[in-house]
Amino acid sequence: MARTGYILACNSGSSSLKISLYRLADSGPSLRPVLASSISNITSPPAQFIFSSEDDAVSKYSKDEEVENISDHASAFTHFLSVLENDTTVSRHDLVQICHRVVHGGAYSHPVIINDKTLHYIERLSDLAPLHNGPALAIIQTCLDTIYNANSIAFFDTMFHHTLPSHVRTYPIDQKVALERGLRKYGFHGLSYASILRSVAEFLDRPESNLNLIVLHLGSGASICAIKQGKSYDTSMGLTPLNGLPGATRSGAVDPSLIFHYTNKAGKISHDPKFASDLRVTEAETVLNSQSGWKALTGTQDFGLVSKRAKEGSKADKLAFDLLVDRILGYIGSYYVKLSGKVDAVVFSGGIGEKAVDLRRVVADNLECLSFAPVDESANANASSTADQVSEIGMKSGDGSRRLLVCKTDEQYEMAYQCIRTEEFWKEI
Ligand SMILES: Nc1ncnc2c1ncn2[C@@H]1O[C@H](COP(=O)(O)OP(=O)(O)O)[C@@H](O)[C@H]1O
Ligand SMILES: CC(=O)OP(=O)(O)O
Ligand SMILES: [Mg+2]
Repeated sequence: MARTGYILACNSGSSSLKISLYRLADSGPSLRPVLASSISNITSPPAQFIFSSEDDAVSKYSKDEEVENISDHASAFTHFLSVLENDTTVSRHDLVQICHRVVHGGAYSHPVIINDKTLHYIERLSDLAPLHNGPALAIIQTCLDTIYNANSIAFFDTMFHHTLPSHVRTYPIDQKVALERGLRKYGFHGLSYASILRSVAEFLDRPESNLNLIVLHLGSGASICAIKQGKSYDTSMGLTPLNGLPGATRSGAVDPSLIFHYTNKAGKISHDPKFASDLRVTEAETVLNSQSGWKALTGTQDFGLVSKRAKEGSKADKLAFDLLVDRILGYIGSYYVKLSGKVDAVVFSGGIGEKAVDLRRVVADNLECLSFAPVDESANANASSTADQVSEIGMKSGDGSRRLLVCKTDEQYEMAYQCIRTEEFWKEI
């Protein structure tokens, strides 16, 4: 079957929408990046719209502007489609596959083509990822309504973590209830971890199945994953993306009783307009998912700003910075022991991991006691601006010290990569 045309990959994060377009070459499974767009600050307007097409096949064009009328992921996607069609030579009808990052996939361990059955299943999971599944579904619906020639395919953050051992993914609660309701650790950011694992294996010239890594995905939502012999062995997010590390608006792990002392309405259904009216999101979940994290501690959701102000002496920002370092070190220590000290590298990624020079330095300084290489100051500074997919930020000592790496994650490419390798998606094309 012919594999030509364009693949669009949409990554709905909690605060951003990242979209990449790839062109397919029929000769073997190869993907050529054609254009990329990112819409950030969707939840703290005005949204920032960035669009850049570099390929000769479409007109060369770039944009970087604030857009007032983007208020959610659906309007961000519609804005992208109008720029695509007005300012490049590609039309929505040239698309053959549309890959959608859907954060919660429940029992699905593989990507699925969207049809009535799969759509309904994903809709039912929306309560378990209130900041994510709804926005992704709104974009999927626009595709189903207005783009007729392309499959919409859901790729789940949870897929990568289907290898979690049962003693790691099980919560110590009544197992009958747990089984009936699917109450277990699922883990998230899995497309990112799959992308990072492949890039790091290439960089180190080692097979994935031979690698033990501790990977930090630090973005608006932040998590850590212990990868043992190329498979997810433990990760810090849980049943929902709320657990583990704090994030832009998320508390991360707190004593579960805390919320009942914070508000006496914890169990009431929230009427926060941020969540679709058909979602059953409680006041407790609203407080911990969207009124906590950096926003609660410092007033901004932007960790770049937190970092800068912490350096300038702001106490609130310094507290947020130190708190994140503390939680990260807690997980690294735990995963180091869980991996029996056999750790090839600690890898920083996500918007914060890829750009926050100071945070990387402070975390890395604390890892020297575990035989990690000391930080190379200039390599660490350069890692935030280099075009390289993976960079080494530890000193090269030749004494077998454990490595410190920064990796640019690419969830959109990961979806397109998996898409062209899955035979069933191409059957009726
Ligand atoms: N120079 C920087 N230093 C620290 N954090 C940064 C810097 N630039 C961007 N960030 C942070 O990266 C985060 C966004 O990460 P990203 O992975 O793109 O998010 P999302 O979860 O929306 O996909 C934001 O909190 C942003 O403030
Ligand atoms: C799962 C998750 O938290 O994703 P993001 O960081 O993109 O919001
Ligand atoms: Mg993200």
